Amino acid sequence: LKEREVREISSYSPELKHADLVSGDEPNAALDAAAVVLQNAMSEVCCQVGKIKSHLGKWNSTARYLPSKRQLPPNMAFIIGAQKSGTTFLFNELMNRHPSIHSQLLPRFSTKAKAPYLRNSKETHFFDRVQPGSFDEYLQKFVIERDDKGVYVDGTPDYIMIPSAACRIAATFPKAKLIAVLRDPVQRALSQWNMARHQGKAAGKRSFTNHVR
Ligand SMILES: Nc1ncnc2c1ncn2[C@@H]1O[C@H](COP(=O)(O)OS(=O)(=O)O)[C@@H](OP(=O)(O)O)[C@H]1O
Repeated sequence: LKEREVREISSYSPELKHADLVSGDEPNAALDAAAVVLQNAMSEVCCQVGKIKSHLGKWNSTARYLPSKRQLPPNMAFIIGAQKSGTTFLFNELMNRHPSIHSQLLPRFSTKAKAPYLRNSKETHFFDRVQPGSFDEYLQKFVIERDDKGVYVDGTPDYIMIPSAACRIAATFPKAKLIAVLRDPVQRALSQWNMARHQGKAAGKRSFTNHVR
């Protein structure tokens, strides 16, 4: 095997040592090993493609996803997570600081304001729910005034952990920008547990140590 091929095969399979590939006892041992690695890689790819097809099948039937006459927002961006990593701060900064960044707008009712007013809405949960509702409705909540140069943001942190959400987003907005905010995993888990505690959820009733165990 050439050095480049050895490097490539090793990168797919860390357990296949570089030395095994360059100096197998049998002349064909390295090639046999490489064939096994490639076969495994292919079956993994087929498995993933199968999963994606199955997710999309469900998506097409549950979302009533029909190509809409309304044009899709030209520039779509998703803050896909992670939960408790500062996604709300980022979303608010984007909304408050840039006139051409938009989100869904939903009516808000408050005792102080005399009439309901529209507010930016961060989490749509459209792509992670089994019954997501109508796609036209999803778009309508975004497109109040068409801004072709604008960027439309859906900031649902659950998307990062739900594979079907990734498949659905890719199928609907193949050119979307994805923004992932990451945080030290222990601090992130602690923050999530704290939230569960304040919300009175079962996860928050255990101690943090028991919860992560
Ligand atoms: N600018 C900045 N830098 C670092 N960390 C920040 C920032 N803004 C918010 N936070 C902290 O992020 C936690 C909330 O994250 P999210 O907004 O993503 O939460 S959520 O998933 O939408 O519920 C929450 O963490 P905890 O306070 O540890 O719970 C926030 O304090």
